[in-house]
Amino acid sequence: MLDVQNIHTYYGESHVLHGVSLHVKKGSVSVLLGRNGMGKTTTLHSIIGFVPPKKGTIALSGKEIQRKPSHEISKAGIGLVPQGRRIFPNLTVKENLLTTHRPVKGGWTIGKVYEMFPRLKERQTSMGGNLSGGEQQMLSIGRALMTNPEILLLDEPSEGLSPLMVREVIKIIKQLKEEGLSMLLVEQNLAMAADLADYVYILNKGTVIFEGPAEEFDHNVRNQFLSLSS
Ligand SMILES: Nc1ncnc2c1ncn2[C@@H]1O[C@H](COP(=O)(O)OP(=O)(O)OP(=O)(O)O)[C@@H](O)[C@H]1O
Repeated sequence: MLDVQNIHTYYGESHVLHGVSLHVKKGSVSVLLGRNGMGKTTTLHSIIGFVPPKKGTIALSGKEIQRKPSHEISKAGIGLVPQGRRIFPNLTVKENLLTTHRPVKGGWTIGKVYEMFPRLKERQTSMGGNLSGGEQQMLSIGRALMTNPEILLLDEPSEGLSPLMVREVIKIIKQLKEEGLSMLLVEQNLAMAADLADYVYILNKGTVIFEGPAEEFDHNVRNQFLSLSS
């Protein structure tokens, strides 16, 4: 489904990703773990075309996309739930959802998003900026679903949420997986990663230092991750 091969990404002269390779199988959840500043967001931004890699390839269902502008990458079927949610604070919930809608036959509609997030329906006329952190996260996921993606990239969806809301987000991700959506999840929350992952990557200083199926995500790997300096 998504195949990232040996990408090198820079900010100006600063070389941030040093040959990252990762893969997301159709209908599965791959998790990218790593401490702050290790290149997780940069990996997602390379995939979505915000900071295209200088070297390497990114293929979606066999078609290379690394030279395309981000609006075309989005159209090709990659959705992003950005870090910090980034909803429009001065638009209502409904307006926020409609701004990203890309209709697809049998796909996500505002009605289907409201079915998944009844709370958003209740708050559809509220301004985005007046929502709680958890509601904003629901809205951010809802906005990405409205683009009708084949694969969803989620950048630390648990960040800043209460344990109760983190459980809610986990439930939603599981539901989306049941619907067949493929996901690449960036997380620092180990428990959440262990709960959701089919396959795990650990990124350290722009390099993948571990990869393996979730079953291999045992104590040794946890300890290795926790012992990494930030
Ligand atoms: N716009 C930018 N310009 C220059 N350097 C940047 C920019 N964004 C990130 N960096 C640098 O790139 C490196 C990787 O950052 P990135 O945000 O990808 O890490 P991360 O693993 O997602 O961490 P976090 O969880 O803190 O977001 C860091 O050293 C960071 O300072």
